[in-house]
Amino acid sequence: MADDEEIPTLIEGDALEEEIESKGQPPTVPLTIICGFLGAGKSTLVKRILTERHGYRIAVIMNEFGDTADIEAKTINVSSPEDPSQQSEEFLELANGCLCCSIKDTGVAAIEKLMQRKGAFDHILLETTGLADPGPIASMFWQNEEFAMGLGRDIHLDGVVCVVDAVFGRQQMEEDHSDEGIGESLRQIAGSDVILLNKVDLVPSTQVENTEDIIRSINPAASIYRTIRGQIDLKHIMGIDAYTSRPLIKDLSYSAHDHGHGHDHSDHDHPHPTHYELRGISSLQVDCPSLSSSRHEKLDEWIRSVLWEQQLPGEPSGDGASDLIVLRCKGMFKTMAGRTYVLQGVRNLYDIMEVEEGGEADTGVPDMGKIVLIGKGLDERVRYSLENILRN
Ligand SMILES: Nc1nc2c(ncn2[C@@H]2O[C@H](COP(=O)(O)OP(=O)(O)OP(=O)(O)O)[C@@H](O)[C@H]2O)c(=O)[nH]1
Repeated sequence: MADDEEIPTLIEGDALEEEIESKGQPPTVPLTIICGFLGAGKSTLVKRILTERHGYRIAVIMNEFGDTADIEAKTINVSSPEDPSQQSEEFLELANGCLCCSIKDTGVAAIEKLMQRKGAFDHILLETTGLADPGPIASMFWQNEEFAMGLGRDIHLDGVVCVVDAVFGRQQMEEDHSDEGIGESLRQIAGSDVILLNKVDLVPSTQVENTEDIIRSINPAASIYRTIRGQIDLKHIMGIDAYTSRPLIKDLSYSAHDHGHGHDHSDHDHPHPTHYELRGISSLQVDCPSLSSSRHEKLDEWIRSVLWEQQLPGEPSGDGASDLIVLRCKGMFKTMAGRTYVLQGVRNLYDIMEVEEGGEADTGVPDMGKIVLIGKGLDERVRYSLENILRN
């Protein structure tokens, strides 16, 4: 760990009591979902985190499954901060090896069991299978009533990290087929907050840049880091608070192409269009001026219509409606009353939160806001409809 001080510190003893007093409730344990292409390096990353001496007690829920997709057990490892090589292990039998399908029951049960050891760890990593779509998994842990009433009292979704194979990533994305037009590798990139382009030791830098451009074209809002064997400063993947307002404002305040690649991209002259297409998946970025209260309400209605009905407001439902799918949305904007809001959405779940005035997140918010949608069917018709709501 290069810089321990930047990792959120473990809250214990007096600090914990102070936090409970100030917020009226105990802090929740952050949960990071790790997804990524088959063989991209997810387990290498997780194993490295579990054995690194970082001072944090991290629980990992690992989906160990072989070629037969026959899971024998789900392993929960809890690393010891004093001696990372000492890991206590618990095995929970899983009825179904596929976390994506089984998480609602067995996955949550696994975490519930884990939470009985609350205080035994500071962070949970959930490693999904190479074929998992992180969207449904993330929505299990965010803006979900059942979750809020239960596990949400103990844990919160910190972020979704995707490991992409620098050798085969491009090919995997280009060959990504599915009946609906968005296969798993594209869904993984679309639904992630941080992307690790791993195995960069095996390919020339031009190939790395090329793959990075494709990733950015699918998800311009994610941070991208190049890694070898998952070597990454943990502050970039843990404690990122991707579902609160602070990092969102930081990310969206950047120019479209400057997303923390760990190197300066500003001199590169490759084009950065704001609307991309790759096998039907695209992103759409729209600037958002300060909104009157009626426009604010209309934006909310527009988002409800698009996320819940897959339909642009005012357009008749018809054949084209199912073409519109939003996998992820993010945004920030100001109102004419001087308030700042952030938008967060995963599939059909979304939240528009007001940023605390004068708080940490309130600093550095530009007057011109931004709405970013990632999904399918986000064409000029959608742009026009959204701009119309925001401006006319
Ligand atoms: N050269 C090189 N090899 C790597 C790197 N990262 C991982 N590997 C190797 O790639 C192989 C696959 O890595 P894993 O960590 O098992 O990949 P995974 O994503 O967990 O794989 P699945 O669970 O099958 O999807 C292993 O043999 C790793 O040692 C890297 O950055 N460079």
